[in-house]
Order: sequence, then structure tokens, then C-alpha cells
Amino acid sequence: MRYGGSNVGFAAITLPVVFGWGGENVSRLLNSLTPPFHDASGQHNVGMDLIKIQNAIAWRGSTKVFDGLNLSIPSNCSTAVLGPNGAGKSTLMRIITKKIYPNPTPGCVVEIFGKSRWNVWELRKQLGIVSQDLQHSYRDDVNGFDVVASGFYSTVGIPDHLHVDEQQKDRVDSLLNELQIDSLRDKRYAAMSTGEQRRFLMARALVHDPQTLVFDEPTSGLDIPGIFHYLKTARRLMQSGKTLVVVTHHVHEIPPEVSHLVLMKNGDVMQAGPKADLLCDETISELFDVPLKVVETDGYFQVLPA
Ligand SMILES: Nc1ncnc2c1ncn2[C@@H]1O[C@H](COP(=O)(O)OP(=O)(O)OP(=O)(O)O)[C@@H](O)[C@H]1O
Repeated sequence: MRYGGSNVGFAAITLPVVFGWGGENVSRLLNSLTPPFHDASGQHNVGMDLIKIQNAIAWRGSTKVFDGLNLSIPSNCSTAVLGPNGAGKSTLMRIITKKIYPNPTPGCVVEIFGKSRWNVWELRKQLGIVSQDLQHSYRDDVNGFDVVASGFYSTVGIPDHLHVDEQQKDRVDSLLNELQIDSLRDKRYAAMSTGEQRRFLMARALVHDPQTLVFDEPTSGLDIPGIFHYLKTARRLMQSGKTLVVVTHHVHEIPPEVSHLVLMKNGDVMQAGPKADLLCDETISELFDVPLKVVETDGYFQVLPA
């Protein structure tokens, strides 16, 4: 089945339209404005932030979510952005995925891989995203294969004018196999369980083999085996050299390999630093405004009422 349209694609189209540009030249121009994050060998430039946001003011409807947000996520380790409901995590995700833009005030910086301007399709090749928004974007009748293949085009489904070639089909099939969802290849996405849908979105995020993946509330709606499957997959990805950013309000979603934390509260960064320093009773109690005890077993964390 073939489908068109996506918010992600919309964002990619919006940039050129807003600036009055069009075509491939746009991508070339945008990418030439700042130095590339990757050098000629495809390695990350050392010391550059993965995401850097400075002085960002952002609104959702009539709510001012960020009033001068400063946040940075390092490129040399995996990070969890942790915070309670309403902290601004989804809004941050929308800024990263270019679904919303902060007010264009002087001093406002939003850099991803060291670049402030992106062709969103190019960005998708380097940043694989699994988000709640994406999970709910697919039409009921799209099948598993198309969900994954649509990652090549950052679309939701495969529009009629786009073609999935043999090499792309092979890549999709190998990812379905890797994530153990090949038996669901032709199943309707709407008829899949939440956990199955999440695995298809993970495969979709991996089609370009991006160095960096962003998982937004990755275990929301999953049962215990589903949570363990996510943790196992996330760990395997990090052990194979990928960088993960996990955006969550649950400490149990933070795999042992994640070493850096950004704690968000009330639209601001409360603290940021090594996980070992921040995942403690006092800091996590302050973050969630409730007395909590943090327990750790084999690098996995959980919180209990204090
Ligand atoms: N569409 C909207 N219109 C108005 N206010 C909104 C809208 N979406 C979010 N907000 C507000 O923006 C603030 C930040 O919300 P956001 O969804 O970014 O937080 P969050 O950390 O992702 O929360 P959660 O963990 O519950 O998903 C909240 O006060 C929320 O009520």
C-alpha cells in the first residue's frame, strides 16, 4: 500500500518555502552554512555537542514552555533526558525534530550536530527517531514493511511517486529479521500490539544506519517482556557504537550504557551531568517533587517511595 504525507516531511518542505528556496540546492546551501558534524571518514567531530540549545523561547498554544532554555547533549556518550510530566520533554523533541521552532529572538541557538540549519530529510539520515507522535501518525491500513521502508523517505507510508528499490527492500528485510519482526512484515500496523508497533518504528529509525538515535518514552504502553526487549535492543545498539538519547519520565527506561543525564523540570534544565552523580535519592526526589528512594541493580535503576 502506498501513502503520502507526514509532519516530518512537512517540516522539510516548510523550511525552503519559508525562506523562498527550492530543490536540491536548498539542501546543499543549508548544509554548507556550518561545518559538517562528520569528517570525511564519517567519524564525529570530537568535542561537538549533539544538541545545543541556547536562550530558546518556545510556545505550545498559549503556554510558554521554554523561557530562555539552555541545554546541551554531548556527542561522545549516550544521554537520558529525564523529567516529570509537563517538564517540556515533548516540546524539546518537537524542536529537535523541527516540528516547532523557538521564537527567532537574538541569541537563540538550536544546533544539531553543530549545525543550526538543516534540510530535515538530511537530518533524518543521521538521526533516527522513535517518538510517540510518530507512533500515532500512521494510517490504519499501512503494513509493517511500508512502515520501515518509509524511513528511507522520512514519510509516513510510501507515497505513489516514491519507489523502494531492491537494495532498500533487502535492508528492510534484514532489519525485520534483526528485530525479530519478520513474521509481521505484511501485517496491518493498526492490528499490531503497541510493542510490535514500537519495534517497527525502531526498524524504521535504523534504515539509514544513523550514528545517533532518539527514543521518546520508549517503553510507554509496553509489558515487562516488551520493556526488556527495548532495553536489550538499546544496549546492543550502544554496544555496537551508536549514541542514544532517551527522553523519558521513567528511570527504568535508562539502560546501563547511558552515562549522562539532563534533568528537566518546569521548562528548564534542573541539572545535567554524569548519571552516577544525579541518579540519587535527593536529586530525583527534587526532580519529581516527591520523596523517592533510587535503587540500582546491575546498572538498571528503579525508584521507590521513600
Ligand atoms: N498543544 C498545547 N497547547 C498548550 N499547552 C501545551 C500544549 N502541549 C503541551 N502544552 C503544555 O506545555 C508544557 C510542556 O508540555 P510537554 O508535553 O512538552 O511536557 P512533557 O515533559 O513532554 O510531559 P509528558 O511527560 O507528560 O509528556 C505543559 O505545561 C503542557 O501543559
